[in-house]
Amino acid sequence: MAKSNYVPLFETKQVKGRLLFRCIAASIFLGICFIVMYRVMFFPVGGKAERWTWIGLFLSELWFCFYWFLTTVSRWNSVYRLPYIQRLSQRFEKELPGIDIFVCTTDPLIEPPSMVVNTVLSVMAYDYPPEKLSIYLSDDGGSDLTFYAMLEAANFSKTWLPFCKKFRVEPTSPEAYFRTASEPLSDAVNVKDWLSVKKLYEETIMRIETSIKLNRIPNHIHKQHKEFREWDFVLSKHDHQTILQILIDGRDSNAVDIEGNPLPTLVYLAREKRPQHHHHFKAGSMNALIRVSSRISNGPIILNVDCDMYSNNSKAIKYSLCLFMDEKKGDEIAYIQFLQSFDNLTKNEIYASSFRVLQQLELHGLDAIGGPCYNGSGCFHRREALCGKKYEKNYKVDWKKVSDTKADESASFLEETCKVLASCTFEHNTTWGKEMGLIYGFLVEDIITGLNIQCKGWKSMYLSPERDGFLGVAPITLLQTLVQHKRWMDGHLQVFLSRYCPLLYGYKKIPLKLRLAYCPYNLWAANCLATLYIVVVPCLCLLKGISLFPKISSPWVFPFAYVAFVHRAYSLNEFLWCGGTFRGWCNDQRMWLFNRTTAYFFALFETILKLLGYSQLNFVVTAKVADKEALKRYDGELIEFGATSPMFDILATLAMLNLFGTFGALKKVILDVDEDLQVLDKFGLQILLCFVFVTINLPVYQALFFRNDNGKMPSSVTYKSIIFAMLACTATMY
Ligand SMILES: O=c1ccn([C@@H]2O[C@H](COP(=O)(O)OP(=O)(O)O[C@H]3O[C@H](CO)[C@@H](O)[C@H](O)[C@H]3O)[C@@H](O)[C@H]2O)c(=O)[nH]1
Ligand SMILES: [Mn+2]
Repeated sequence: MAKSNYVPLFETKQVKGRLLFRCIAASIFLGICFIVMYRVMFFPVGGKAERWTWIGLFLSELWFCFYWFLTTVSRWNSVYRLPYIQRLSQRFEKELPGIDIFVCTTDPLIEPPSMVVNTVLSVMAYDYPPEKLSIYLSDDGGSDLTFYAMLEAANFSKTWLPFCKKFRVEPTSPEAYFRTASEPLSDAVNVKDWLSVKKLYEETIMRIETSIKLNRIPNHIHKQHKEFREWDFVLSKHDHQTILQILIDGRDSNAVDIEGNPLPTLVYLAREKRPQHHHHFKAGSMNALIRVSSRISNGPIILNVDCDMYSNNSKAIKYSLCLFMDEKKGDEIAYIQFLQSFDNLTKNEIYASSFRVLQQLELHGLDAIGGPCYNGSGCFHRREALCGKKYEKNYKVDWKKVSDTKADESASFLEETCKVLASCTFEHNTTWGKEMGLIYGFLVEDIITGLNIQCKGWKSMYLSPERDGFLGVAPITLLQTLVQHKRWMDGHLQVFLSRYCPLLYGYKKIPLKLRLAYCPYNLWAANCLATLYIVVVPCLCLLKGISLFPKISSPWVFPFAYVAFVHRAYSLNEFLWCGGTFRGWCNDQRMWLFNRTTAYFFALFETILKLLGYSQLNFVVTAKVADKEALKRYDGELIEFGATSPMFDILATLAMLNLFGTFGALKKVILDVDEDLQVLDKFGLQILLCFVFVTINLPVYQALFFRNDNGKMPSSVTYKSIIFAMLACTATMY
């Protein structure tokens, strides 16, 4: 195509409202300067305790300022991308590249195969030529139950794909579709058709769920498929040979749906596992998939989704290709991350799991300065970049050439010869996990891999189409949420303290702004110290009578009030702008506190232990299921405690501490007759701070003292927290 009549496949637009953001940021900065001045000028000359608590508070405040600066850098600019599918179709209809889709699952008990099947079906039904689609499931659980579910999926896809086309189904996950859609009323034939597919789906899921309940494959099915014999050699989840099955061979002319259209390729892989070899969690399974797929379909673009994240927008592949295939800007893109949304959020999101502002604002900010991070699920990769290729100037892809690279051996031959690619020893003495594929040794393999790719000169981009590209499952209980956060924060801090630390590793490779923008995430865990200080010390000082903030009557109160108020008000505004509710924002603030005082604290500890060699990498997979009652409470937006965990001990103790602090202060004001309001004047801000924490903790008190359901705080936690908090108060007062 001639350069002169080049029409871009996508456009980049600036996010509006940046000027307001910058003005507010500047005013907050001014406020911070005054706070620092106050801390220096009014440094207490009196007692030792006064001095040290002052220094501690000052350090915490400096930390928060530094952190605020980092987040401000990443938001300074913000862009979004607007793809034009029409133009893509006109220009490239014949040359569309092959797409390999990787779905990862690891445990049939906490990641139900019926869910995996829905995810797989949803990506099989993309609006894309089926002969160019290949779907690979990595089953790290090595479970015949998951394999059986995939057999059922392969079978049901023959009906589901034509059905999706006929009724323009969206989303293409049958579970999600039938949950929300109602039957088409227009004509009788259609209704019959629609209902029969629904019934077929329900029967399929029923069979899968029965096998799960029995915890084995029913005999008659076992006999039908010789593939199950593979499981005779499986010793356990951690000890088995590679199992590789091409369930649908897209090249086979007999692989057609009920209307005779070709089907996408579908492959099941359980890589070899042996107890003496580390399997590197999801990174290991992705790398095995990269190699196996390179022999079977070798699509130049790879999409990665977790088993709990179904495709919600059948145009997503085409959207991403608009970016990859753009003649001017496409060749430098290594990966395109989609916004991640969640399917099971309640209106006010008690666990703040949607990451609304991060997803809808911050990642757009990163996109403006070099590219978003790779967030694991819902991400399209250029195979070459994922395999370690460096970006070279003037690198150009000839889509015509790469679009036709399928193997021509038979399926059974491929199955046999590819097994070795997924064996435990294949990676020995290679650069897999270091330079090639996803990087090993980190709990956030996605982030580190994305960063490494960017450091090789590639760009990444972010897409957030109006209709969400992917919908996942957010944790359903508080403990699950905290454990997930702990893993992430642990992983991030590990990145920061490793040789991959963005500040150093990215030097001269990625823009300074992008290096700084990675830091707020990397340093998430480090927030816990300053947060714990702010939660504990001002409250104890209140009981002891040490004043840490300016008097209410002094003008110095103004910068504190201004920074706190404007910063939070702006955050609320952002949250609402991103489609959240006021109560959702309050919950978000609560989770901010909960996470920083518990999960982040533990993450910090783990990371340090790991650095010292006392602890090992442990990927705790998030459960995607919960019992019925817990689910009901989740839907009613009641926080689920109901378990013993040191995290809850800390949460409850801190809540009690602030309650005692507030009571103590009230006693002073009311009972000790504060006539000329001296106490209020001197301790006003401190009392207010305690009071804010008490308000945030209201659901904790409720769970400690007033709830009767199974989600309440266990009584042992109640006793412990009261004792600990009383001890702390007594120790400070005397
Ligand atoms: O040994 C393992 C462990 C996990 N997984 C898969 O990894 C995915 C993510 O696990 P999950 O417990 O759901 O973690 P999340 O915290 O929800 O996942 C986010 O964070 C992870 C890093 O912490 C990334 O790996 C994920 O892609 C990202 O979506 C799931 O599909 C698992 O089946 C494996 O394949 N093998
Ligand atoms: Mn997940």
